[in-house]
Amino acid sequence: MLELNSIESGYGETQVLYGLTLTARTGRVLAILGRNGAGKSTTLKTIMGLLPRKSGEILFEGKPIAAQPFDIARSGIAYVPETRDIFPSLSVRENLEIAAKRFGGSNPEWTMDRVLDLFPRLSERMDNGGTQLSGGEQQMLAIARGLLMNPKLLILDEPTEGLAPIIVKLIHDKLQELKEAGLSMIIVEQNFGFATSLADDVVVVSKGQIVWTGNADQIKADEEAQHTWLGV
Ligand SMILES: Nc1ncnc2c1ncn2[C@@H]1O[C@H](COP(=O)(O)OP(=O)(O)OP(=O)(O)O)[C@@H](O)[C@H]1O
Repeated sequence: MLELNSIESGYGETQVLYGLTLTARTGRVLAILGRNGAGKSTTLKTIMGLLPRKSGEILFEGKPIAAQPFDIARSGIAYVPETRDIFPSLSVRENLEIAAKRFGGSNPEWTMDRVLDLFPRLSERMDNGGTQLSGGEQQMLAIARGLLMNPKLLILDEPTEGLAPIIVKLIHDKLQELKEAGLSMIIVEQNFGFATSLADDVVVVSKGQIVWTGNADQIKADEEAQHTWLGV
């Protein structure tokens, strides 16, 4: 579904990705693991057109990915960044309506009612401003907004960061529901247990390259890889 071939990318003069190659398959969850600073977020930003690619190619559904972030989103990739990027001056309802209006189309798979069924907590917060939400509620809103873009592929950067264990469990269960419904996902995550319990496939990034590829059961069983690449 999404293929990255020999990607070189970074921030201005600072190169971070050095020939990174990976594949995310349809109907599956890919976890991208790695230590702090390995290049995971940089990989996601490069996919989303937020950082310029120096070389390499990205194919989505077999075709070169669009160049601009908005066109990439339109083509069916929703991105939930680490910063969640809720509009602070808008209410929950307005944050959701923006996505629904821009990406809903005439017969959307995801409607406001459907995302509120998935996250009933948000329906109690519809008139609250983005900044009045707890971290967990902000993460729910960010995921709900991503779903209203009716994506074929949902990309999440550290969805559990800074959240209490009970909320981490809730987010886990919601993503598991989405997986069972057949949604393709890419998840960058520091929480090894969370990532490997959701993922089908796993890649590990170190110094801007993929150093390990396999499935979730294989990395759970591979203590040496965990120790070498993840410091688990
Ligand atoms: N805006 C930026 N400008 C310059 N360098 C950056 C910028 N953002 C990140 N970097 C550098 O790029 C490298 C990779 O960062 P990246 O955020 O992709 O790591 P990561 O694997 O996602 O880890 P983390 O969990 O820390 O986010 C790091 O060395 C980081 O310092």
